[in-house]
Amino acid sequence: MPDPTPFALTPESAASVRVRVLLPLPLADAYDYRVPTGMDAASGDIVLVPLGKRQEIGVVWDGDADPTLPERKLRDIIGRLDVSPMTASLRAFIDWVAQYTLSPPGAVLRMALSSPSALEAQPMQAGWTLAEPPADQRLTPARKRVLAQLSPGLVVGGTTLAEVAGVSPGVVRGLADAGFLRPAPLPRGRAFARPDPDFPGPSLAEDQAIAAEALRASVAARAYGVTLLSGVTGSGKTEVYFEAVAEALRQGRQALVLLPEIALSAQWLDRFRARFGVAPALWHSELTSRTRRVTWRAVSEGEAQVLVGARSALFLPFPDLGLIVVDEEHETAFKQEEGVVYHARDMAVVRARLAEAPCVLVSATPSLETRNNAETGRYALLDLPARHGGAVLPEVAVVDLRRDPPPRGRFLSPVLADAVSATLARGEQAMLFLNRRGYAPMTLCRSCGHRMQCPNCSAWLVEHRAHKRLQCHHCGHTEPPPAQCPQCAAPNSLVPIGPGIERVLEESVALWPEARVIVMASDTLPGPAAAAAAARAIEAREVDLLIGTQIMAKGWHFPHLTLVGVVDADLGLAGGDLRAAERTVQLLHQVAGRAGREAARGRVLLQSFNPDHPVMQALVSGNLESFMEAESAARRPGHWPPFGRLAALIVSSEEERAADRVARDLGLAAPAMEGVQVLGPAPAPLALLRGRHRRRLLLKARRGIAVQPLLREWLARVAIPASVKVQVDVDPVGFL
Ligand SMILES: Nc1ncnc2c1ncn2[C@@H]1O[C@H](COP(=O)(O)OP(=O)(O)OP(=O)(O)O)[C@@H](O)[C@H]1O
Ligand SMILES: [Zn+2]
Repeated sequence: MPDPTPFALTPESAASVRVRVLLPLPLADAYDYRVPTGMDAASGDIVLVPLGKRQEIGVVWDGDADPTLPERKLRDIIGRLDVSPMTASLRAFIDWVAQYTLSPPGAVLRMALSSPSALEAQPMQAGWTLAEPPADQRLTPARKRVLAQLSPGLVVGGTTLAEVAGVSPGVVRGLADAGFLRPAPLPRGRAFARPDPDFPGPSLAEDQAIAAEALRASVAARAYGVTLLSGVTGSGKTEVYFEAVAEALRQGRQALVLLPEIALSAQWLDRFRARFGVAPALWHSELTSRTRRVTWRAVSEGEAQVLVGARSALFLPFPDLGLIVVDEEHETAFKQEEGVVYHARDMAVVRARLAEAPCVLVSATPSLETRNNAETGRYALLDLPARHGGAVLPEVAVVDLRRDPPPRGRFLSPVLADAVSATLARGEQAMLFLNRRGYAPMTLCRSCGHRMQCPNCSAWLVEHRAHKRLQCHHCGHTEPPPAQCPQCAAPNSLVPIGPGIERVLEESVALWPEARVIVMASDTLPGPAAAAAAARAIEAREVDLLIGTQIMAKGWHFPHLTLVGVVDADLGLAGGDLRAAERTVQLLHQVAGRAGREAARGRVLLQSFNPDHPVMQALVSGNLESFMEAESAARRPGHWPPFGRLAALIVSSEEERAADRVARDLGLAAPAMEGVQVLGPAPAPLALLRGRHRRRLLLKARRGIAVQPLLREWLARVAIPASVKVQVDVDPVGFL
């Protein structure tokens, strides 16, 4: 870097060193700053800079500062922080995500600097070490004992030193005051123990070993590449990709494993410990700020070698990433819908490419996107066709609710209820699955037909009887159930419509009063500890009947669970969006996969009004392959993903007219070109959300057309007032 020349006469001609600094704020671009004389500032350095009257932490960014900017407009960098610089690959990733999602780069950077306290000077633990011995050598026996504990260079904490020498802490302090000891930083203990790749784990079956070897080789090659690891539920995919993690450890590199619901990963963590001897580092939204700080630092210093986390873990500062695994890659939980709208599975592939590391996508029910990439050879494919240890896949049958309806006001048909009774009688566990929290999804007035609706959203209020509240699942609004209809004032006329899991619980308690029941939903199991305790209780057979939502669907391995009953298999098909069928198959296949994972064969009963629906047929036959092929064939001609690209614009405003105006203007300014189609504007299915009126437009483009430039030009053609927000969602997953 050139030195600022001291001979420059005018500020304009001074060759001051200037750099671009990206700030973690939603600004359009990086800002230019001057590097003061005597300071080095290289790309990636984390620095403190003035911004207005404030100080901000930023990162020296790539690219040249504007040389024409007058000196007087430049401000000096205040200082450099004592943190490992951000790697070029993470910087490139941030730029990539920003440009792909049309987000300000600073908004993406913010996710990478997600633990501000980790960037500050870390509190130093002080200890004592030998100083130059002073001339005065007359020492008390106590003082001599203390000095005898220390050899040159050794640093020991004061309390420990006093303890081992058998003296009072005052003696140590006295020695320090007299100049015999000087303070020194204590060597910091490792925050995360080193996982042992050679810890004796389970020995792999033949097909597992073959897949594991292929993954190991891809890690050893230290090159980018994506592998889809598919295989039936319970085939041991986790054990297999652990071998890839082990290889990354042997290479001395870091591994990142993304799980869709990290707070529910108690069993996964147990298995990690069983394979590697210690727990991995964790990253999710429920960590304390102290743990976030320690973890962020440990990742940036390479000390946390294996990190398992939610999607935001992609933005951690790994200096030497050797592997990324995305488990349950088909999960929509990987899509972040707010702020920077991105899909963590897709971005994991990008992060791996920029880090020149392999990426492994894992699923028993891969998404159509990933399947397509495997079919066209962009991704390698490894498949485990059988369950581990001779366990067979469960037998799946549909309970035709038209023929075998539940009794009036009930939701479990006699066929399902009998199956549960028989399972419990055998001393095995059963699960009732319904992807709906609360007691009832709708409350209706019997006299006037009024439905209880959220004041802020176009959504029904869900009754949570246990809490005696009506609740909106979109904005969190709650109110007590009214005594009379707010519309017609008829007393006692409000009735619950449809089931939620609380209602299934009520019915179950009436049917099986002796059974020990556990309810598993995000609101009944808040946080990792509660989920872990529930899992232990189920493993220990302290539970007979499990009632749960989608948090029960994936990953769990309960050896004694042999019956899964799906209370409403049609539920996910109602929305009718692009992926409704695909998602329903994936979810229900995952749920079904919880049954019969060990000795006893599992059975799955799907309650449905549409037994002939292709989704039910696929689940019954177990032939997901042909279902996905049919699905794929249906999407191809219309250029729907994965055969074309989608991007959604969601226009929202507290003022309905403003939202409509901008939506209409966007509709009029829509790009017109071959291979591109714009649908809408139309009111979003959630036309009102958190008090904001929402309109949607959907851009569909043929594969090979880059949608970002189109979107940028399109947005630039329309004036968007401050009261209106236009959110861009590239590759939308949800259509609400
Ligand atoms: N080689 C092995 N030796 C011993 N146990 C194994 C082996 N392979 C798998 N298992 C055990 O079999 C069970 C199922 O394996 P695992 O959970 O990895 O399957 P999976 O394919 O990830 O399943 P799912 O897709 O349902 O999550 C686990 O309890 C696992 O520990
Ligand atoms: Zn609401």
